[in-house]
Amino acid sequence: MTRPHLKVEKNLKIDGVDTTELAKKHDTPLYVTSGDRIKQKYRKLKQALQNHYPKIRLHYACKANTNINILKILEQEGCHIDAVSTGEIYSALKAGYSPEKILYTGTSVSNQELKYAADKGVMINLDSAHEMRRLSEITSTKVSFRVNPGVGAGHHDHCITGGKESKFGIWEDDIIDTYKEAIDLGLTPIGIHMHIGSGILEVEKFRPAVQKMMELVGKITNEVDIDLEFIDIGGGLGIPYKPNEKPLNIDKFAEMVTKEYKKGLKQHNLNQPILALEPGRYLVGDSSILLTKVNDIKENPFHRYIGIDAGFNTLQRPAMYGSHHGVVNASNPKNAGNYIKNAPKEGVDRKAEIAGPLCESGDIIAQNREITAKAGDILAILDTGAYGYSMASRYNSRPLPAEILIENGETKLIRERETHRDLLSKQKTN
Ligand SMILES: Cc1ncc(COP(=O)(O)O)c(C=O)c1O
Ligand SMILES: N[C@@H](CCCC[NH3+])C(=O)O
Repeated sequence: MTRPHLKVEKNLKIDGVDTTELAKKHDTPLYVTSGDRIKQKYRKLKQALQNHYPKIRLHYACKANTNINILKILEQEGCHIDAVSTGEIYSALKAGYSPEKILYTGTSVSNQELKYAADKGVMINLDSAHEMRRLSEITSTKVSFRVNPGVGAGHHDHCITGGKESKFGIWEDDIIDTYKEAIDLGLTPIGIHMHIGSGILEVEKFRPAVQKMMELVGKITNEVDIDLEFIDIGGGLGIPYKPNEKPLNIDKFAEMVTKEYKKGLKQHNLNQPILALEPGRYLVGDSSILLTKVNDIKENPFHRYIGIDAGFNTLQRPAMYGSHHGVVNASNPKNAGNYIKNAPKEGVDRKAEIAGPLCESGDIIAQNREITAKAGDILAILDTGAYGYSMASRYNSRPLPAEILIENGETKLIRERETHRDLLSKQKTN
């Protein structure tokens, strides 16, 4: 269990702050994030990699959580950014990242978007030869290429981004010709990139991809005659969501990746390019909880339902991927022991389905859970820092929730709750 910022006393606390008090003060649904936990994760990963290789660069994949306050925390730590859209470039610049620290990796992007990225001076990582040709008509600049290394992995089919079925990147067999053409077009290739998928918990799943990457780097250096400044092996580092899942062993991960990397450098007689990684989920996933109120309880011969005020409008992952998130009754955490260290672990008379407020049968946040609750209790949905708020919507005309950040012992509101008025804000009402 890797949630040291969560403790059970009388109620559930996050970094020492009573979650039920937060819910009372700010209402629910409410995302609450531990900034200190994000810093811990960043430092741990960076150090683990630097123990083996000095030139490490971490790009936070900010699609996981784009709140500007979280971007700022990682900027202060010295982190770089992986941006996937012009909106993410805009937010990262506003958060204080200098353009050189932003790597823009789009897919199916327009010329307008390419021009925006070029004008802002961020590094552009190209997803296809066609995109390269379109960029070369806009500007001559430094670029890198996303390669599909032929292998992928991930917690769900939708989250596998390498291999034959993936839409991303340039197929490995075409990569040499693409680098050659880039030079002919007046572009300056300085890097290579891959990202094989998301939510990977086994070190060995990354090995074939890193090996393939180093083989390609060798070919590019020899056949195209360029020295790459950086090699970016993407993100994908998973976190455990289920009680029986083991965390990715970061020290072993760092040891394996740097070993294969250095082996490749030596084999192909290369200098010391920067080794870049793009973690999203690993940095922010377990830093947040989503607080939600119990509205309604009902039973039928088949199920007990605990009806809460957060649905897949607030947290999409269970409905979209069948993802598991731990749920703890923050007001009465007597069954929290599966998820939080040293917490009590009492049995229940009947397991429950935790259901959201949307008019959709698939709006179930958690199934078959050992949890008891009564109306008015506050539940905490765990590990919602990555792809939680960033994938939330206003479906069923439910305004987006508020967000709280706790950092250095200070609690602050970092996003106001939307109101009904916000639902109409861009609509023509007359
Ligand atoms: C290009 C790129 N880099 C990094 C990531 C981060 O993924 P994760 O949150 O799994 O680390 C993603 C998302 O899958 C991505 O598309
Ligand atoms: N949205 C996915 C991760 C996708 C990462 C982006 N390619 C999730 O919640 O697990």
